[in-house]
This record gives sequence, C-alpha cells and structure tokens, in this order.
Amino acid sequence: MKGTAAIVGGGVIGGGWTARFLLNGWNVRVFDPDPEAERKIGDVLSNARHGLPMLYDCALPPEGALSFHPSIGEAVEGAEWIQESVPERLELKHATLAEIQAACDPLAVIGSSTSGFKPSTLQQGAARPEQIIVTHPFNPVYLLPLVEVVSSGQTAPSILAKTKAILGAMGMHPLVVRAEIDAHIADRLLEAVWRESLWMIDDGIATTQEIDDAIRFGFGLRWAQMGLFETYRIAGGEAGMEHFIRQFGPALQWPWTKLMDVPELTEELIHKLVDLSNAQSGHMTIRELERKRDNNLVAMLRALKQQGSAAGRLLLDHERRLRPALAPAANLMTARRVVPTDWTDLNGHMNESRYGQVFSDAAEAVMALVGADEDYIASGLSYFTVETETKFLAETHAGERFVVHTRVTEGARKKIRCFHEMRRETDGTLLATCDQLMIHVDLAKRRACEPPEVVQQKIEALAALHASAGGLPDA
Ligand SMILES: NC(=O)C1=CN([C@@H]2O[C@H](COP(=O)(O)OP(=O)(O)OC[C@H]3O[C@@H](n4cnc5c(N)ncnc54)[C@H](O)[C@@H]3O)[C@@H](O)[C@H]2O)C=CC1
Ligand SMILES: C[N+](C)(C)CC(=O)CC(=O)[O-]
Repeated sequence: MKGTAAIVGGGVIGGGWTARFLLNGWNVRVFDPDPEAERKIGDVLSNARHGLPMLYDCALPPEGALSFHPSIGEAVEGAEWIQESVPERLELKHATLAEIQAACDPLAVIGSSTSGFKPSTLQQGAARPEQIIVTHPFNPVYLLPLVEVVSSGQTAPSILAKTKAILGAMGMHPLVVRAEIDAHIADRLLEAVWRESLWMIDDGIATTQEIDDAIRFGFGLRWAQMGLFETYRIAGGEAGMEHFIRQFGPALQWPWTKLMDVPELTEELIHKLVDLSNAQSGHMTIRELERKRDNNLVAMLRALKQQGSAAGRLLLDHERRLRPALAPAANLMTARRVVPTDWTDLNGHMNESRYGQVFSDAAEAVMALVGADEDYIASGLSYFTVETETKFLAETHAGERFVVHTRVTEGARKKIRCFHEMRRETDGTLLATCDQLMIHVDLAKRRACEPPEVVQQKIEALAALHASAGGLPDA
C-alpha cells in the first residue's frame, strides 16, 4: 500500500515521518515555513537512510519522490495521508488543520502528531471532524514502530481502519487507544518519570548522567522486551503477579514518589539542567548523538528480531511482506540488502562470519523455491549444509547495499550444490563467492534421505536451467 503523503511541519517529528513514508516507497510533499527545513530534513533523511534499511534482511521498496511546497494548500493536494506535525500549541494546530481541510481530499487521513491533545480537542471548529485522528509517533519515527492512534466519537470508522492499514504496511505498530485521554498512554508514563527526574535534579539528589544510568543499565533494558507488567509478573517469583502486587502495592502509599507535584521551572532549575546535560553529553553534536542512538536501536531491534520478540516480531512480519517472491529463472537473485552495523568488526568492514549468514540466507531462498520452505521444514524434512568454500574478494562496509545471485550447479537425488556470487550493488564489484553443498535430511532421524519427487523435480529443473544458461549474469 503506497501513495502520496503530505507532511505539514517538517521539524524533528515531521522529518521523521518524511523518512518513514519515503523509505517505504511513498511520495512525500512537505510544507514548512522554516527556510532551513529542506536542509534539516536532509539531515534526518541521511540518518534514516543509514539506519532503517539495516533493520531488514532484505531490501526496502524503492524510495518515493520528495518535494517541498510553498503552501499547505499545494502540499496536501492529491495526498491520501496528511501528517500535521506543527508545534504543540492548540491555536496553531486549529489554524493548520483548517488550512489543510480547505484544500485536501475529504477522504484523506489527517493524522496529528500531537503529544498530548485529545482528538476531540483538535476537532473543535473543524470543517470535517470525522477526517481527523491522532497518530502520535515516537522519536526517531523512522526506526521506532509505535504510533498511538486515538480517535474521538466523531472520527469516522473508515478513517481509523485506513490509518491502521497504512501504518501497519509501513512496519509500524498502531496502538489503538481505547478512550481519548490527555497525553494518550505513553506520554503519561514518560511524564511521570520526567517529573520525578526533575525533582531529583532540583533537590540535588542526582545528576542527569546518574538518572540516565539508572535507566539504561537496568529497567530500560527490561522495558524494550517485556514492558512493565510482564516484568513485574516475573518479579513476583513463582507466585507471579499476585505476590508482586501484595508485596509492593502498599509501597505506592509510602513517600516513594512526588507524582502529582511539578517542580517550579525557575531559571535556576533550567540552568542546572542544561549545565548537567552539557557536562554529560556536550562532547558530541546532536547529529552524532542521533547516529549513536540509531546504531544502538538498530542493533537492539535486530536482536529482538532474532528472538522473534516484541518489536522484533513486528519486524519479522514486515520483512516477510517485503521479501519479493522468487521464481525459477536463469538469473536467480537470492539476496538483496544492506550491511548492518552490527555485522562489522574492528577492521571496519563486514566480518568474515557474516558471509556465512549471507550465503545461508541465499541457500534458504533456493530451498524455498524448490518447495523446502518453512512448512516443509516443520513437517520434518530439510537440507543441511555439509561443505562450503568461500572466497573473500573485496571489502564491504556498514550501510553498503549488496546483491547475491545464485546458480544451482548440481541438483540430483539428495544433493543441491549452489554457487553464490555476492556483489556491491552500486558498482557491481564482486565481493565474495561461495560454493555450497547441501544434503537432504530427515530431521527426526538426523540422517540423509531422498527428497520427495515433487521437490526433486524442481531441483533438477533448476539445475538444468542454470546449466543451459551458462554463467552468472554480468554485474
Ligand atoms: N519532539 C518529540 O520528541 C515529539 C514531538 N511530537 C509532537 O510532534 C509535533 C511537532 O513537534 P516537533 O517536531 O518536536 O517540533 P519542532 O519544533 O522540531 O518542529 C515543528 C516544525 O513545525 C514548523 N512550523 C511552525 N509553524 C508552522 C506552520 N504554521 N505550518 C507548518 N509548519 C510549521 C516549524 O518550522 C518546525 O520545523 C508536536 O505536536 C509534538 O508534540 C510527537 C512525538 C515526539
Ligand atoms: C516529550 N514528548 C512529549 C514530546 C515526547 C513524545 O511525545 C514521545 C517521544 O518520542 O518520547
């Protein structure tokens, strides 16, 4: 599902939305009065182009076209999705939504990035309230999948359905908030932590660094994979949640928090916070910090993907939809992707162990093509690799795109032999080759066996096709 999106307000969040849509193949039309908007969005895009493709073990769709427009009216023309991301001021949101509605398609989704306003508040005075919905993302929008989707009684069910479908197709997780509430779900939680943290700084209890360490060395790591309640269920020991709530529930009455109070934002507190933050992170520019954050997020999300857990499960499902179906052909493209940062080593290039992964993925594509796919393996039959010879011919680095072409050089009885060629996509440089022999096995007996006739025929046909076609395609 791809189309045209209009981004109204191209700052931190609008820039992130621009990248999410563009890199998922949508055309994006931006309006932002800031004369620096194009450069700033360019910087966000360069981070996104580095980070997002690394999440996937296959290629993203070709990028859409990006354009900048001098007015809201021109930007929203023909757009199926309009994302409002102007500063968090109600009168500005109302004026912007009115200008959008004066020019846009009445059937388009108008999503607002608002961190805190309820959709019914945004809809006040709107020409078509039914078209407006809250779609609250998380920074960086191009990497974090969560979008809180909040409708009011006036939002059309068709707009809600379209919103969920479009966000899901871009690999995002639309979390539909059951009832509208100021600051939705996540910002309520974040605000409680933020308020407590400001108190601890104001009271001289902790520095920004110490508070960040308390999060990132402990519960921050837990929250990425299990959230609050599953984590606390485990913390109750074998008796689970009941023991946990009976033990720690009463502590909520004790003076552990100052929850509802807010420290007064005096100039003194503001300067203290800024000075502490400069001492903690002032040695890096914001862009350097963003790149560090993105590399860490990519590595963590890839680890979750490997486990099929939490946001990693979502990535796996998205990847399945992105992967093109392979058909028998003389020119068999068995992999196409970028080198993720966590595949590089101290030498600054892709580590030799990762080539094994690349050629294993290419071999799995061939297996699936001849019918030895996930269901086949679940039924108790598969192929094991018994021999490989890999030649490392040129270096490749994080972020570089490569393709693998495979020729089946032997396909008879229990054997499949593949010859893989891995090339850098930009200039066709041959990076590595791999000669790989696989043997068909019975997974219950863990012994070699003949594949069924139907698989056998497909392998033989593929081997014959590749023998008659000669070598692999020129780069
Ligand atoms: N920064 C964050 O962490 C998050 C912010 N949000 C929400 O996203 C929205 C935007 O916030 P940020 O991107 O952080 O702000 P920002 O200040 O980075 O960007 C706002 C952009 O809107 C532009 N703008 C100002 N007036 C405009 C107008 N009349 N028409 C079009 N563009 C206009 C500005 O030039 C600026 O580029 C807010 O509603 C905020 O609550 C949501 C999630 C996270
Ligand atoms: C601080 N904030 C309220 C703008 C934060 C958000 O809305 C979400 C986020 O990305 O943390």
